[in-house]
Amino acid sequence: MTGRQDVAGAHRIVVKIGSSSLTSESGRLDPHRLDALVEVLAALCARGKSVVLVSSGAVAAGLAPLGLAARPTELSGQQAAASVGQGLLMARYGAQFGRYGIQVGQVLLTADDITRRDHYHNARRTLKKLMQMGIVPVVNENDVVATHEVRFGDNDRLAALVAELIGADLLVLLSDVEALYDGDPLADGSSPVAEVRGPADLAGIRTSAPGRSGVGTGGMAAKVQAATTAAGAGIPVVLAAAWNAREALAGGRTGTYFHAARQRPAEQLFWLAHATAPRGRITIDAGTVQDVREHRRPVLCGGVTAVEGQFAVGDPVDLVDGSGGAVARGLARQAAGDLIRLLAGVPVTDGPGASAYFEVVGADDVALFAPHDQVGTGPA
Ligand SMILES: Nc1ncnc2c1ncn2[C@@H]1O[C@H](COP(=O)(O)OP(=O)(O)O)[C@@H](O)[C@H]1O
Ligand SMILES: N[C@@H](CCC(=O)OP(=O)(O)O)C(=O)O
Repeated sequence: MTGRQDVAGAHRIVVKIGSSSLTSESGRLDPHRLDALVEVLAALCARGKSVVLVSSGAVAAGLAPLGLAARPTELSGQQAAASVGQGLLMARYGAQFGRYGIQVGQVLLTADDITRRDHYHNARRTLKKLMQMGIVPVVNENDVVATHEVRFGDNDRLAALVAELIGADLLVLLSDVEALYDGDPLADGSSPVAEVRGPADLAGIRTSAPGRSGVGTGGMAAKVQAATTAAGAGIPVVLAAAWNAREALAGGRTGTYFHAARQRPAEQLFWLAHATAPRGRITIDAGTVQDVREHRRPVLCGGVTAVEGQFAVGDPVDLVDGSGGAVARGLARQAAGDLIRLLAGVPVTDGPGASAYFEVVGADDVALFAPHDQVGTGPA
């Protein structure tokens, strides 16, 4: 089990800052808040640490130049603000890191860049190269091309996936609240949660919508989900206030510390469970559920009862039980059309043995869901 004592020793660190921590009361970018963060991160770089910054704030930075009083509600307005704001945000980061002799590199990612395996490797290669060269990658969602269907929305999940992507040994989520509270942080009687060791410590914790002025998008629920994802991938997480960033990164007793799971799952399995969007659903019978869950056996054609979606060989699919409960995500070894034909008893001539024994999902290509995990509600 990891502990707060490991925070100060981390070498490869992903720091995420939310819009709410980069903006003033009016919801517009406050450059001084950005400068204060850069000062803290530059000190880490000076100590030889590799830092990846995931920064929100593009939409907020675009408000003033466009004469907008608040974050636009429609997507195209948000995209226009982000298009203007992202350049301004990077200019400020470039100038401020430059004061310490540090170069920054802009990395804009869409959900597709993480969910598609070839893009995932490409993004990883670029990030690693930037870090090798001593450049601080500044990551944001590529808001200008992200649509409602294909977007992270908040940057918390993106930060957790980037942390796994680069093999970080610490993820720090900075927000406008001191810690995760067990209820509304402004309500009487709510208290900060110092440590989360596992799902049991999250039982009964209430999270509400984003806070002040509505500049943030994900709220605390997105942060807890992201922290749980990263911790499950073996990466400890500190959730703290941006104004306590220095203390949080030094391992001080501030914010909420999420202990990492003892072991990192294999990278392929993490990607399957958290980064992919399923292309379909395969319903399996009770015996196959048991085979997959308890004996890590492959899914054979004979154990399949229903098929939904248009997936090809190699696409991610969700395996569900007879009542639609999520069992696992796996990579299909049969295309949807072929599988439907096999289930209908259409003879296949180009494979060995009886069709009931055809592998639908291989044993090594399966990431089991914990009982509380959410999976996509249907094929993409
Ligand atoms: N249980 C909770 N503990 C802490 N903060 C909470 C909780 N529930 C809701 N919040 C709200 O979540 C907000 C942070 O989310 P958000 O505004 O999306 O921040 P960011 O812009 O940093 O991503 C806080 O300002 C707080 O009001
Ligand atoms: N990509 C968006 C981030 C959206 C957002 O507000 O995220 P967050 O503050 O992390 O909840 C932007 O740069 O404006």
